[in-house]
Amino acid sequence: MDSSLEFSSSLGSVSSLLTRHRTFKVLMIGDSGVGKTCLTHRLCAGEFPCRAEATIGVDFRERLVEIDGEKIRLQLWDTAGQERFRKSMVQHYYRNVHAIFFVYDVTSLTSFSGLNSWIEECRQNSLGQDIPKFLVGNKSDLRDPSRANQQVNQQTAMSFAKAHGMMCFETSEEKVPIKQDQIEDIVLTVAGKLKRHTTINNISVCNGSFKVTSKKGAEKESWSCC
Ligand SMILES: Nc1nc2c(ncn2[C@@H]2O[C@H](COP(=O)(O)OP(=O)(O)OP(=O)(O)O)[C@@H](O)[C@H]2O)c(=O)[nH]1
Repeated sequence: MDSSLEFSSSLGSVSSLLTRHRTFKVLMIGDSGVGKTCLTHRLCAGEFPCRAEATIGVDFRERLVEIDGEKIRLQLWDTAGQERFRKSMVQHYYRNVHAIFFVYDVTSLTSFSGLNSWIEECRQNSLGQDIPKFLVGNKSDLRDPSRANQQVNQQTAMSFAKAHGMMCFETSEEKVPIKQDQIEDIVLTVAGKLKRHTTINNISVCNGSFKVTSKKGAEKESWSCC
């Protein structure tokens, strides 16, 4: 009797597992103030937060996306850029990550050169070489042609992305509808890449989410601006 109860309850949990959406953990990293929190809000809710304050530790936002008839859940981890708010939490950020956004501010050369230390942090935390990586140049609405040599140009960003096997985008807070369409394109691109990057055979369930174990080469780099 006990064992049949046990059997039916385990069948129940298997069926609930099968109907659950696959969840992908996407990490947002980059210097403090580059706009990770605003970008995370926009990717998930389609709008900017009323106020953005320095992130302490980490914030989470989720977005359900349908790709080729399958709903997948993107779980965006918006991490603190300031060292004093990261500290002991760093190892937790990098556990079971499926994709990563490297965010910089196009008007700040320092935030762009700072990406090297974020890449180094990924390496120190054993982040797989094969996971999809995205380079995002934010605040493109603040580009000033008269100060071009103090800003990050798109060519430089594309070369950096190519060298590190990343896809790259530019984003801004302009609120015109066409810009939001392009934000949606980023969401679909990321979700599509994650879905293609994994098959049911090379994903293992891990703490209620899925751990990617595939080894697929980086795709051709692309550039998108919004
Ligand atoms: N003009 C402009 N300002 C932006 C944009 N994105 C963010 N900001 C502003 O930049 C400031 C910092 O934005 P956050 O999203 O808090 O930056 P963060 O990278 O999350 O910072 P930390 O939490 O300290 O790591 C805020 O005042 C935002 O309003 C953008 O695309 N354009």
